[in-house]
Amino acid sequence: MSAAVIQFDGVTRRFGDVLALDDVTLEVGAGELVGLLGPNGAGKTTLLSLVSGLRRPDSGTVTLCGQDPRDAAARIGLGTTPQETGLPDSLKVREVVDFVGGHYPDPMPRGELLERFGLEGLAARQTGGLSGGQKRRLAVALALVGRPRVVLLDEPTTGLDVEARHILWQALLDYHADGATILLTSHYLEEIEALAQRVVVIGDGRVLADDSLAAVLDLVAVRRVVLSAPGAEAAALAALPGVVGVRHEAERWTLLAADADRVVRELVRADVPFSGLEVRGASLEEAFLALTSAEPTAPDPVADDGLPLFAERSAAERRRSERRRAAAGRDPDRRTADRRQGARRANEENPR
Ligand SMILES: Nc1ncnc2c1ncn2[C@@H]1O[C@H](COP(=O)(O)OP(=O)(O)OP(=O)(O)O)[C@@H](O)[C@H]1O
Repeated sequence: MSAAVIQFDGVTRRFGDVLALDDVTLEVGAGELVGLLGPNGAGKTTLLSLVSGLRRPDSGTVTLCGQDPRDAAARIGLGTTPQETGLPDSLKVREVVDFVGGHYPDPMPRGELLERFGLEGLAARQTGGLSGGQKRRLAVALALVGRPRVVLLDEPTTGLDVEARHILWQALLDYHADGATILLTSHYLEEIEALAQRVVVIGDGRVLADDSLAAVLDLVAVRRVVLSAPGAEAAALAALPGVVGVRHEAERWTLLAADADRVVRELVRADVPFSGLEVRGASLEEAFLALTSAEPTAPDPVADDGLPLFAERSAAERRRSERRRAAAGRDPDRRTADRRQGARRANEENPR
């Protein structure tokens, strides 16, 4: 793997009672384009804020290019666009670009920057007169004006229409092809598919998966099998091979599984009387939740009310479970090492 540009080693960060990051170990190598995927509140923004030196970890270490990100010198080669940005309404686009570019020794020429983001016709427009999508493109463009070698983007295309999103994706792919390291968060699987070669899935402050795009797509490819089965029991359904989640709502059962056909075969084999079968793709949120609660060795206990399931377990419960597995001979650190190895493999398969 190339030298680590961003490194997290056993990083924990709390906000009061909220454990925003829980013992995160992660490396991003030079030239990687890594997507951070996870549901609301997973810890993605917190992770980026530690890389950009806005916050410090409670424990563990974060380095940016081998240095503490809170040192200004470490951030000289960093460009970032937070989730929410404000632009001075009365300044023209060219004035904003020149102002920000003026802080860097070798800024990207204004014309080139605006062209990359499809904003070339808008240099003389006051930023207050830009559409929401144009403002967002300008905000992301400003992250690149200083020609940073490391770019952090928090949900870069949220709220953009399809065309604006594609322009922005292309601008980022081109910039990455020039050699930059990019770490971005997204709620859109489509965005991660379009951009990332490596995907880190975060849930409840922990790294749930860190692998090549293809491997993570497999992990989140969850299907939803919906059926009526009066008299069926949640525990029995949850125990069917391949089922990773069960929900009972409005007299209908929803079973989450990677292989819907297998679930149907298992229902028949177990002689569960059912009707009104529907198979649908699960939402990304459901896939995350199934992944969050996935226990490779033992199925989760199902709550008495039949509404257990995914993501219902607290971080403390998961830690207890991890300790149990460790006591039973499975070393949780080993999984971190496995994840790192997965990332390294992905990198070797996609050399830059
Ligand atoms: N300044 C803060 N004060 C209190 N709690 C915070 C603060 N910042 C983040 N949190 C909490 O930490 C957890 C992680 O938040 P974070 O913003 O990192 O998640 P996220 O994955 O970026 O979510 P989203 O996708 O919604 O932006 C959440 O429970 C959030 O409420």
